[in-house]
Amino acid sequence: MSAPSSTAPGVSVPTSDIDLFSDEVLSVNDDAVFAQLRELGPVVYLPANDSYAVTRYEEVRAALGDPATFSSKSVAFNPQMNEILSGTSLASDPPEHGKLRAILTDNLSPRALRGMKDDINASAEKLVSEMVERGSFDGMADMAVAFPVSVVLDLIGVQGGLREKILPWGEAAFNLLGPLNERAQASFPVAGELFKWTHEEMQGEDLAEGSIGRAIFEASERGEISHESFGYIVHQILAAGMDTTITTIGNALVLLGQNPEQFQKLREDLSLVPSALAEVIRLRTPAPVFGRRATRDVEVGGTLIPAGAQVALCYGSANMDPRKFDNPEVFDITRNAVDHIGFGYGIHACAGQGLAKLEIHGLLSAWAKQVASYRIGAVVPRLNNFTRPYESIEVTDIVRA
Ligand code: HEM
Repeated sequence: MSAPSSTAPGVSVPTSDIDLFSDEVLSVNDDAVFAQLRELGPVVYLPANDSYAVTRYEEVRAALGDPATFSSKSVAFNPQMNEILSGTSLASDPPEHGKLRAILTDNLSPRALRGMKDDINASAEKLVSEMVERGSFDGMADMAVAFPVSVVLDLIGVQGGLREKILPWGEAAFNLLGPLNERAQASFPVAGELFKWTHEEMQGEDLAEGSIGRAIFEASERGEISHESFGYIVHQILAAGMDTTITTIGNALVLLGQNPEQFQKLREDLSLVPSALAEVIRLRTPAPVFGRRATRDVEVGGTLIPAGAQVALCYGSANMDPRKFDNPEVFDITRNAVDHIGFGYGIHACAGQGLAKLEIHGLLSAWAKQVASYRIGAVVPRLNNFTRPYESIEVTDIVRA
Protein backbone atom coordinates (compact mmCIF):
# COMPACT_ATOMS: atom_id res chain seq x y z
CA MET A 1 0.00 0.00 0.00
CA SER A 2 1.46 3.37 -0.98
CA ALA A 3 1.71 6.56 1.01
CA PRO A 4 -0.89 9.33 0.66
CA SER A 5 -0.40 11.40 -2.49
CA SER A 6 -1.89 14.60 -3.82
CA THR A 7 -4.35 15.23 -6.70
CA ALA A 8 -5.03 18.91 -6.24
CA PRO A 9 -3.24 21.74 -4.45
CA GLY A 10 -3.77 21.37 -0.74
CA VAL A 11 -5.99 18.28 -0.99
CA SER A 12 -4.39 14.94 -0.30
CA VAL A 13 -5.95 11.64 -1.19
CA PRO A 14 -4.72 8.33 0.15
CA THR A 15 -3.84 5.82 -2.54
CA SER A 16 -3.74 2.05 -2.50
CA ASP A 17 -2.29 -0.47 -4.94
CA ILE A 18 -5.34 -2.72 -4.52
CA ASP A 19 -6.99 -3.76 -7.81
CA LEU A 20 -10.67 -4.31 -7.02
CA PHE A 21 -11.02 -6.69 -9.99
CA SER A 22 -7.92 -8.88 -9.52
CA ASP A 23 -8.17 -12.64 -8.90
CA GLU A 24 -6.59 -12.08 -5.51
CA VAL A 25 -9.30 -9.65 -4.38
CA LEU A 26 -12.23 -11.47 -5.97
CA SER A 27 -11.36 -14.81 -4.39
CA VAL A 28 -11.49 -13.54 -0.80
CA ASN A 29 -15.11 -13.38 0.22
CA ASP A 30 -14.42 -11.38 3.36
CA ASP A 31 -13.97 -7.82 4.46
CA ALA A 32 -10.16 -7.65 4.70
CA VAL A 33 -9.66 -5.65 1.49
CA PHE A 34 -12.46 -3.18 2.17
CA ALA A 35 -11.36 -2.80 5.81
CA GLN A 36 -7.93 -1.66 4.60
CA LEU A 37 -9.48 0.85 2.22
CA ARG A 38 -11.96 2.18 4.81
CA GLU A 39 -9.16 2.81 7.26
CA LEU A 40 -7.13 4.71 4.66
CA GLY A 41 -9.99 7.18 4.27
CA PRO A 42 -13.54 7.78 3.02
CA VAL A 43 -12.04 8.22 -0.47
CA VAL A 44 -9.02 6.27 -1.71
CA TYR A 45 -7.46 6.59 -5.17
CA LEU A 46 -6.75 3.23 -6.84
CA PRO A 47 -4.23 3.66 -9.68
CA ALA A 48 -4.79 0.04 -10.82
CA ASN A 49 -8.43 0.89 -11.58
CA ASP A 50 -7.87 4.61 -12.23
CA SER A 51 -10.78 5.13 -9.84
CA TYR A 52 -11.63 6.97 -6.66
CA ALA A 53 -13.06 4.37 -4.27
CA VAL A 54 -15.69 5.70 -1.84
CA THR A 55 -15.40 3.39 1.14
CA ARG A 56 -17.60 4.44 4.08
CA TYR A 57 -21.36 4.18 4.60
CA GLU A 58 -22.32 7.85 4.95
CA GLU A 59 -20.28 8.93 1.95
CA VAL A 60 -21.50 6.11 -0.32
CA ARG A 61 -25.11 6.81 0.58
CA ALA A 62 -24.69 10.57 0.07
CA ALA A 63 -23.17 9.94 -3.38
CA LEU A 64 -26.14 7.72 -4.30
CA GLY A 65 -28.47 10.53 -3.26
CA ASP A 66 -26.77 12.94 -5.70
CA PRO A 67 -27.06 11.48 -9.21
CA ALA A 68 -26.42 14.90 -10.80
CA THR A 69 -22.85 14.80 -9.44
CA PHE A 70 -22.35 11.02 -9.66
CA SER A 71 -23.45 10.01 -13.15
CA SER A 72 -24.43 6.41 -13.90
CA LYS A 73 -23.22 6.77 -17.49
CA SER A 74 -20.05 5.21 -16.11
CA VAL A 75 -21.67 2.44 -14.06
CA ALA A 76 -19.30 -0.04 -15.73
CA PHE A 77 -15.52 0.30 -15.55
CA ASN A 78 -15.01 0.24 -19.33
CA PRO A 79 -16.32 2.58 -22.02
CA GLN A 80 -17.56 -0.14 -24.41
CA MET A 81 -19.97 -1.56 -21.85
CA ASN A 82 -21.19 1.88 -20.81
CA GLU A 83 -21.99 2.53 -24.47
CA ILE A 84 -23.81 -0.82 -24.86
CA LEU A 85 -25.85 -0.12 -21.70
CA SER A 86 -26.81 3.39 -22.71
CA GLY A 87 -30.50 2.46 -23.28
CA THR A 88 -30.95 0.94 -19.81
CA SER A 89 -32.08 2.48 -16.54
CA LEU A 90 -28.91 1.14 -14.90
CA ALA A 91 -26.62 3.32 -17.04
CA SER A 92 -28.77 6.43 -17.52
CA ASP A 93 -29.27 9.69 -15.64
CA PRO A 94 -32.38 11.81 -15.14
CA PRO A 95 -34.52 12.67 -17.02
CA GLU A 96 -34.11 9.58 -19.32
CA HIS A 97 -33.65 7.36 -16.30
CA GLY A 98 -37.16 8.03 -14.95
CA LYS A 99 -38.84 6.95 -18.20
CA LEU A 100 -36.75 3.81 -18.64
CA ARG A 101 -37.20 2.83 -15.01
CA ALA A 102 -40.97 3.33 -15.03
CA ILE A 103 -41.42 0.66 -17.69
CA LEU A 104 -39.39 -1.76 -15.62
CA THR A 105 -41.00 -1.05 -12.27
CA ASP A 106 -44.51 -1.32 -13.74
CA ASN A 107 -43.67 -4.90 -14.52
CA LEU A 108 -41.72 -5.75 -11.39
CA SER A 109 -43.95 -3.98 -8.84
CA PRO A 110 -45.44 -5.89 -5.91
CA ARG A 111 -48.81 -5.68 -7.71
CA ALA A 112 -47.39 -7.18 -10.92
CA LEU A 113 -45.66 -9.93 -8.94
CA ARG A 114 -48.57 -10.71 -6.59
CA GLY A 115 -49.87 -13.48 -8.80
CA MET A 116 -46.53 -15.29 -8.72
CA LYS A 117 -46.11 -15.56 -4.94
CA ASP A 118 -48.02 -18.81 -4.39
CA ASP A 119 -46.33 -20.54 -7.32
CA ILE A 120 -42.87 -19.40 -6.16
CA ASN A 121 -43.51 -20.62 -2.61
CA ALA A 122 -44.82 -23.97 -3.87
CA SER A 123 -41.75 -24.42 -6.12
CA ALA A 124 -39.47 -23.57 -3.16
CA GLU A 125 -41.16 -26.17 -0.93
CA LYS A 126 -40.85 -28.80 -3.67
CA LEU A 127 -37.19 -28.12 -4.41
CA VAL A 128 -36.27 -28.15 -0.70
CA SER A 129 -38.14 -31.39 -0.15
CA GLU A 130 -36.20 -33.03 -3.02
CA MET A 131 -32.90 -31.87 -1.50
CA VAL A 132 -33.87 -33.11 1.98
CA GLU A 133 -34.72 -36.48 0.44
CA ARG A 134 -31.23 -36.62 -1.11
CA GLY A 135 -29.49 -35.80 2.20
CA SER A 136 -26.66 -33.91 0.52
CA PHE A 137 -26.37 -31.73 -2.58
CA ASP A 138 -24.42 -28.94 -4.30
CA GLY A 139 -25.85 -25.74 -2.86
CA MET A 140 -24.97 -23.78 -5.99
CA ALA A 141 -25.97 -25.96 -8.97
CA ASP A 142 -28.88 -27.71 -7.28
CA MET A 143 -30.41 -24.77 -5.41
CA ALA A 144 -28.84 -21.31 -5.81
CA VAL A 145 -28.79 -21.62 -9.62
CA ALA A 146 -31.67 -24.02 -10.24
CA PHE A 147 -34.29 -22.05 -8.34
CA PRO A 148 -33.95 -18.50 -9.78
CA VAL A 149 -33.40 -19.88 -13.28
CA SER A 150 -36.75 -21.63 -13.21
CA VAL A 151 -38.54 -18.68 -11.55
CA VAL A 152 -37.17 -16.18 -14.07
CA LEU A 153 -37.92 -18.39 -17.07
CA ASP A 154 -41.52 -18.64 -15.85
CA LEU A 155 -41.65 -14.89 -15.25
CA ILE A 156 -40.54 -14.13 -18.78
CA GLY A 157 -42.70 -16.93 -20.10
CA VAL A 158 -39.93 -18.85 -21.87
CA GLN A 159 -40.98 -22.40 -22.50
CA GLY A 160 -38.02 -24.82 -22.47
CA GLY A 161 -34.70 -24.59 -24.24
CA LEU A 162 -32.79 -21.80 -22.53
CA ARG A 163 -32.05 -23.23 -19.10
CA GLU A 164 -28.37 -24.01 -19.79
CA LYS A 165 -27.74 -20.61 -21.34
CA ILE A 166 -28.97 -18.43 -18.53
CA LEU A 167 -26.15 -18.91 -16.03
CA PRO A 168 -23.35 -18.13 -18.53
CA TRP A 169 -25.32 -15.17 -19.90
CA GLY A 170 -25.87 -13.65 -16.46
CA GLU A 171 -22.28 -14.32 -15.47
CA ALA A 172 -20.93 -12.66 -18.65
CA ALA A 173 -23.15 -9.60 -18.17
CA PHE A 174 -21.60 -8.98 -14.74
CA ASN A 175 -18.02 -9.71 -15.84
CA LEU A 176 -18.42 -7.01 -18.45
CA LEU A 177 -19.23 -4.33 -15.87
CA GLY A 178 -15.60 -4.52 -14.72
CA PRO A 179 -12.51 -3.23 -16.53
CA LEU A 180 -11.49 -5.01 -19.74
CA ASN A 181 -9.39 -7.66 -18.02
CA GLU A 182 -9.27 -11.24 -19.34
CA ARG A 183 -12.54 -12.17 -17.63
CA ALA A 184 -14.35 -9.30 -19.31
CA GLN A 185 -12.75 -9.92 -22.74
CA ALA A 186 -13.79 -13.57 -22.65
CA SER A 187 -17.34 -12.54 -21.78
CA PHE A 188 -18.05 -10.36 -24.84
CA PRO A 189 -19.14 -13.21 -27.16
CA VAL A 190 -21.36 -14.81 -24.49
CA ALA A 191 -23.01 -11.50 -23.54
CA GLY A 192 -23.48 -10.86 -27.28
CA GLU A 193 -25.53 -14.07 -27.51
CA LEU A 194 -27.84 -12.80 -24.75
CA PHE A 195 -28.26 -9.44 -26.50
CA LYS A 196 -28.98 -11.18 -29.81
CA TRP A 197 -31.58 -13.39 -28.17
CA THR A 198 -33.41 -10.56 -26.36
CA HIS A 199 -33.24 -8.10 -29.26
CA GLU A 200 -33.52 -10.31 -32.35
CA GLU A 201 -34.43 -13.92 -31.71
CA MET A 202 -36.97 -13.83 -28.88
CA GLN A 203 -40.47 -13.89 -30.31
CA GLY A 204 -43.08 -12.22 -28.12
CA GLU A 205 -45.75 -14.53 -29.52
CA ASP A 206 -43.85 -17.54 -28.17
CA LEU A 207 -43.89 -16.29 -24.57
CA ALA A 208 -46.44 -18.00 -22.32
CA GLU A 209 -49.88 -16.38 -21.97
CA GLY A 210 -50.18 -14.57 -18.63
CA SER A 211 -46.41 -14.18 -18.15
CA ILE A 212 -44.85 -10.80 -17.43
CA GLY A 213 -42.72 -11.17 -20.58
CA ARG A 214 -45.87 -11.60 -22.65
CA ALA A 215 -47.49 -8.55 -20.99
CA ILE A 216 -44.47 -6.39 -21.87
CA PHE A 217 -44.52 -7.71 -25.43
CA GLU A 218 -48.23 -6.85 -25.73
CA ALA A 219 -47.48 -3.33 -24.47
CA SER A 220 -44.91 -3.01 -27.27
CA GLU A 221 -47.48 -4.29 -29.81
CA ARG A 222 -49.94 -1.60 -28.65
CA GLY A 223 -47.18 1.00 -29.13
CA GLU A 224 -47.04 1.88 -25.42
CA ILE A 225 -43.32 1.08 -25.39
CA SER A 226 -40.90 0.58 -28.27
CA HIS A 227 -39.98 -2.90 -29.44
CA GLU A 228 -36.41 -2.07 -28.41
CA SER A 229 -37.56 -1.38 -24.83
CA PHE A 230 -39.20 -4.81 -24.75
CA GLY A 231 -35.80 -6.34 -25.57
CA TYR A 232 -34.03 -4.22 -22.97
CA ILE A 233 -36.46 -5.12 -20.18
CA VAL A 234 -36.09 -8.84 -20.74
CA HIS A 235 -32.34 -8.28 -21.07
CA GLN A 236 -32.18 -6.48 -17.71
CA ILE A 237 -34.21 -9.16 -15.94
CA LEU A 238 -31.86 -11.86 -17.27
CA ALA A 239 -28.64 -9.87 -16.91
CA ALA A 240 -29.18 -7.96 -13.64
CA GLY A 241 -31.38 -10.48 -11.91
CA MET A 242 -29.54 -13.77 -12.14
CA ASP A 243 -26.01 -13.72 -10.72
CA THR A 244 -27.04 -11.39 -7.88
CA THR A 245 -29.85 -13.67 -6.72
CA ILE A 246 -27.75 -16.80 -7.25
CA THR A 247 -24.91 -15.34 -5.18
CA THR A 248 -27.27 -14.37 -2.38
CA ILE A 249 -28.90 -17.80 -2.10
CA GLY A 250 -25.45 -19.44 -1.93
CA ASN A 251 -24.34 -16.97 0.75
CA ALA A 252 -27.51 -17.59 2.80
CA LEU A 253 -26.95 -21.36 2.75
CA VAL A 254 -23.32 -20.97 3.82
CA LEU A 255 -23.88 -18.35 6.53
CA LEU A 256 -26.84 -20.19 8.09
CA GLY A 257 -24.96 -23.51 7.87
CA GLN A 258 -21.83 -22.07 9.48
CA ASN A 259 -23.85 -20.32 12.22
CA PRO A 260 -26.19 -23.08 13.47
CA GLU A 261 -27.44 -20.99 16.40
CA GLN A 262 -28.68 -18.38 13.90
CA PHE A 263 -30.33 -21.11 11.83
CA GLN A 264 -32.13 -22.38 14.94
CA LYS A 265 -33.39 -18.85 15.66
CA LEU A 266 -34.79 -18.69 12.15
CA ARG A 267 -36.46 -22.08 12.53
CA GLU A 268 -38.10 -20.96 15.76
CA ASP A 269 -39.39 -17.70 14.30
CA LEU A 270 -40.06 -17.60 10.57
CA SER A 271 -41.00 -13.92 10.80
CA LEU A 272 -37.21 -13.37 10.91
CA VAL A 273 -36.83 -14.44 7.27
CA PRO A 274 -36.76 -10.86 5.83
CA SER A 275 -34.30 -9.72 8.48
CA ALA A 276 -32.12 -12.79 7.85
CA LEU A 277 -32.00 -11.99 4.13
CA ALA A 278 -31.07 -8.35 4.81
CA GLU A 279 -28.26 -9.56 7.07
CA VAL A 280 -26.94 -12.00 4.44
CA ILE A 281 -26.87 -9.19 1.86
CA ARG A 282 -25.23 -6.77 4.32
CA LEU A 283 -22.52 -9.18 5.42
CA ARG A 284 -21.80 -10.69 1.99
CA THR A 285 -22.86 -7.96 -0.42
CA PRO A 286 -23.43 -9.84 -3.70
CA ALA A 287 -22.40 -6.98 -6.04
CA PRO A 288 -20.04 -4.95 -3.85
CA VAL A 289 -18.85 -2.21 -6.25
CA PHE A 290 -20.66 -0.06 -8.86
CA GLY A 291 -19.18 2.73 -10.97
CA ARG A 292 -20.12 6.39 -11.40
CA ARG A 293 -18.46 9.42 -13.05
CA ALA A 294 -18.00 12.72 -11.21
CA THR A 295 -19.66 15.43 -13.31
CA ARG A 296 -17.89 18.23 -11.37
CA ASP A 297 -15.16 18.70 -8.80
CA VAL A 298 -16.71 17.37 -5.61
CA GLU A 299 -15.48 17.07 -2.05
CA VAL A 300 -16.33 13.80 -0.35
CA GLY A 301 -15.39 13.36 3.31
CA GLY A 302 -12.88 16.21 2.94
CA THR A 303 -11.25 14.74 -0.20
CA LEU A 304 -11.51 16.19 -3.67
CA ILE A 305 -12.74 13.95 -6.47
CA PRO A 306 -11.95 15.84 -9.68
CA ALA A 307 -14.53 16.41 -12.44
CA GLY A 308 -14.50 13.57 -14.97
CA ALA A 309 -12.98 11.00 -12.58
CA GLN A 310 -14.19 7.40 -12.48
CA VAL A 311 -15.66 6.65 -9.06
CA ALA A 312 -16.03 3.19 -7.46
CA LEU A 313 -18.89 3.20 -4.93
CA CYS A 314 -18.08 0.34 -2.55
CA TYR A 315 -21.47 -0.91 -1.31
CA GLY A 316 -19.78 -3.99 0.17
CA SER A 317 -17.48 -1.78 2.21
CA ALA A 318 -20.26 0.59 3.32
CA ASN A 319 -22.25 -2.41 4.58
CA MET A 320 -19.34 -3.43 6.81
CA ASP A 321 -18.56 0.05 8.11
CA PRO A 322 -18.31 -0.06 11.93
CA ARG A 323 -19.28 3.64 11.97
CA LYS A 324 -22.73 2.46 10.86
CA PHE A 325 -23.14 -1.16 12.00
CA ASP A 326 -22.06 -2.41 15.46
CA ASN A 327 -19.79 -5.47 15.26
CA PRO A 328 -20.28 -5.59 11.49
CA GLU A 329 -18.42 -8.91 11.09
CA VAL A 330 -20.98 -10.72 13.29
CA PHE A 331 -23.80 -12.54 11.45
CA ASP A 332 -26.92 -11.64 13.43
CA ILE A 333 -30.26 -12.37 11.77
CA THR A 334 -32.09 -10.26 14.36
CA ARG A 335 -30.13 -7.13 13.42
CA ASN A 336 -32.83 -6.11 10.93
CA ALA A 337 -30.30 -4.29 8.74
CA VAL A 338 -32.98 -2.72 6.55
CA ASP A 339 -30.73 0.24 5.79
CA HIS A 340 -27.96 -1.84 4.18
CA ILE A 341 -27.13 -0.69 0.68
CA GLY A 342 -26.69 -4.08 -0.96
CA PHE A 343 -29.64 -3.20 -3.21
CA GLY A 344 -28.19 0.29 -3.79
CA TYR A 345 -30.04 3.42 -2.70
CA GLY A 346 -31.79 6.36 -4.33
CA ILE A 347 -33.04 6.50 -7.91
CA HIS A 348 -31.01 3.47 -9.04
CA ALA A 349 -31.94 1.25 -6.08
CA CYS A 350 -32.55 -2.28 -7.35
CA ALA A 351 -35.67 -2.39 -9.51
CA GLY A 352 -35.87 -6.17 -9.10
CA GLN A 353 -35.61 -6.37 -5.31
CA GLY A 354 -39.30 -7.27 -4.96
CA LEU A 355 -38.74 -10.33 -7.12
CA ALA A 356 -35.43 -11.19 -5.42
CA LYS A 357 -37.11 -11.02 -2.00
CA LEU A 358 -40.08 -13.08 -3.16
CA GLU A 359 -37.74 -15.82 -4.38
CA ILE A 360 -35.32 -15.85 -1.48
CA HIS A 361 -37.93 -15.41 1.27
CA GLY A 362 -39.80 -18.40 -0.22
CA LEU A 363 -36.68 -20.52 -0.32
CA LEU A 364 -35.43 -19.61 3.17
CA SER A 365 -38.86 -20.24 4.69
CA ALA A 366 -39.08 -23.66 3.04
CA TRP A 367 -35.52 -24.48 4.13
CA ALA A 368 -36.13 -23.44 7.75
CA LYS A 369 -39.44 -25.35 7.90
CA GLN A 370 -38.18 -28.61 6.43
CA VAL A 371 -34.60 -28.82 7.71
CA ALA A 372 -33.63 -29.31 11.37
CA SER A 373 -29.88 -29.02 10.80
CA TYR A 374 -27.21 -29.38 8.10
CA ARG A 375 -23.50 -28.94 7.51
CA ILE A 376 -21.47 -26.96 5.03
CA GLY A 377 -18.43 -28.77 3.58
CA ALA A 378 -16.08 -27.41 0.91
CA VAL A 379 -16.99 -24.09 -0.68
CA VAL A 380 -15.27 -23.12 -3.92
CA PRO A 381 -15.40 -19.50 -5.13
CA ARG A 382 -16.27 -18.58 -8.75
CA LEU A 383 -14.47 -15.42 -9.84
CA ASN A 384 -16.58 -12.69 -11.41
CA ASN A 385 -15.65 -9.03 -11.89
CA PHE A 386 -18.84 -7.71 -10.28
CA THR A 387 -20.48 -10.44 -8.18
CA ARG A 388 -18.97 -12.68 -5.48
CA PRO A 389 -20.55 -16.09 -6.01
CA TYR A 390 -19.42 -19.59 -5.18
CA GLU A 391 -18.85 -22.21 -7.86
CA SER A 392 -19.98 -25.00 -5.54
CA ILE A 393 -21.06 -25.52 -1.93
CA GLU A 394 -21.14 -28.96 -0.31
CA VAL A 395 -24.31 -29.22 1.75
CA THR A 396 -24.28 -32.44 3.81
CA ASP A 397 -25.76 -34.20 6.85
CA ILE A 398 -29.23 -32.77 6.32
CA VAL A 399 -31.56 -33.75 9.13
CA ARG A 400 -35.26 -33.54 8.29
CA ALA A 401 -37.36 -31.35 10.60
C1 HEM B 1 -30.36 -10.33 -4.26
C2 HEM B 1 -30.49 -9.99 -5.50
C3 HEM B 1 -30.12 -8.64 -6.05
C4 HEM B 1 -29.19 -7.73 -5.62
C5 HEM B 1 -28.28 -7.83 -4.41
C6 HEM B 1 -29.24 -6.60 -6.54
C7 HEM B 1 -28.45 -5.46 -6.42
C8 HEM B 1 -28.63 -4.31 -7.17
C9 HEM B 1 -27.94 -3.07 -6.94
C10 HEM B 1 -26.88 -2.82 -5.89
C11 HEM B 1 -28.40 -2.17 -7.85
C12 HEM B 1 -27.98 -0.69 -7.96
C13 HEM B 1 -26.97 -0.44 -9.05
C14 HEM B 1 -26.44 0.97 -9.03
O1 HEM B 1 -26.44 1.60 -7.97
O2 HEM B 1 -25.96 1.42 -10.07
C15 HEM B 1 -29.37 -2.85 -8.67
C16 HEM B 1 -30.04 -2.27 -9.72
C17 HEM B 1 -30.89 -2.97 -10.56
N1 HEM B 1 -31.34 -4.27 -10.39
FE1 HEM B 1 -30.83 -5.51 -8.89
N2 HEM B 1 -30.17 -6.86 -7.50
C18 HEM B 1 -30.75 -8.08 -7.24
C19 HEM B 1 -31.74 -8.70 -7.97
C20 HEM B 1 -32.34 -8.18 -9.10
C21 HEM B 1 -33.38 -8.83 -9.87
C22 HEM B 1 -33.99 -10.17 -9.55
C23 HEM B 1 -33.64 -8.00 -10.94
C24 HEM B 1 -34.62 -8.16 -12.07
C25 HEM B 1 -35.60 -8.93 -12.13
C26 HEM B 1 -32.81 -6.82 -10.82
C27 HEM B 1 -32.83 -5.76 -11.66
C28 HEM B 1 -32.17 -4.56 -11.44
C29 HEM B 1 -32.26 -3.42 -12.34
C30 HEM B 1 -33.08 -3.35 -13.61
C31 HEM B 1 -31.47 -2.41 -11.77
C32 HEM B 1 -31.22 -1.01 -12.33
C33 HEM B 1 -32.16 -0.03 -11.67
C34 HEM B 1 -31.92 1.40 -12.07
O3 HEM B 1 -30.79 1.75 -12.41
O4 HEM B 1 -32.86 2.18 -12.03
N3 HEM B 1 -32.02 -6.97 -9.69
N4 HEM B 1 -29.51 -4.16 -8.22
